[in-house]
Amino acid sequence: MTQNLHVKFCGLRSTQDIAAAAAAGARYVGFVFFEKSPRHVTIDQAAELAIEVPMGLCKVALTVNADDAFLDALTAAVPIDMLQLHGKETPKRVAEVKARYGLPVMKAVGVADPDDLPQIDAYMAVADQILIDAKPPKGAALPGGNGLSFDWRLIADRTWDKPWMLAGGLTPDNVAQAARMTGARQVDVSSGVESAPGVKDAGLIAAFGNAAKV
Ligand SMILES: O=C(O)c1ccccc1NCC(=O)[C@H](O)[C@H](O)COP(=O)(O)O
Repeated sequence: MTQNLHVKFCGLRSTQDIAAAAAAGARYVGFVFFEKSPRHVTIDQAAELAIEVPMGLCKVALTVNADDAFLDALTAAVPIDMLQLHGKETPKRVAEVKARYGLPVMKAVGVADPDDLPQIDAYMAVADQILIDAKPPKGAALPGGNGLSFDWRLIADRTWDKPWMLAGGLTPDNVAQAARMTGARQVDVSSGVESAPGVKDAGLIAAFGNAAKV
């Protein structure tokens, strides 16, 4: 029996990207609000794109160390369903954001070695979901979306009682193995379905959706 992984396609920037993600069976679509990213969208662009997202698909807004003024403007203009915090937000800040906006919050935690794992537990206590991602290399321009994997064996025998997603360097070719090794039921992809940084490829999106039917 197939039990499809729940897929989040992140960094979507066009109506074509959204259509391709929906056709590939996405559960989540992610919009990146980080000016240095090739996937950055403005609040106005996201408001237009959000209208194109089919009902039932979770619209995730990814922000990095955003302040209340930015989040106020974002949540007033874009009908998002979840906030993804992808910076150095503390557990206290995660709790504040959750309370202020009344939206589910997913906190990204970067993993490179065993010392990073306690962070997952700390954020599990306050966030609704955790995105377990590869830690960006020192000096990287982006805190995520770098197309790099971490050693999946680090979390191979771990379970958590809240939903979590695996991210970092996933592709149509490795997503099934990554899910088998880590036990992930949800996966997030950005670079692995792009033909160039910030340019999503409909064929790769379809291939990823198929590969996520495990
Ligand atoms: O994708 C970005 O450009 C980005 C910029 C700033 C913070 C986070 C960012 N991406 C985070 C994501 O959720 C990615 O989907 C995740 O890191 C996996 O990325 P990839 O390894 O490229 O699949």
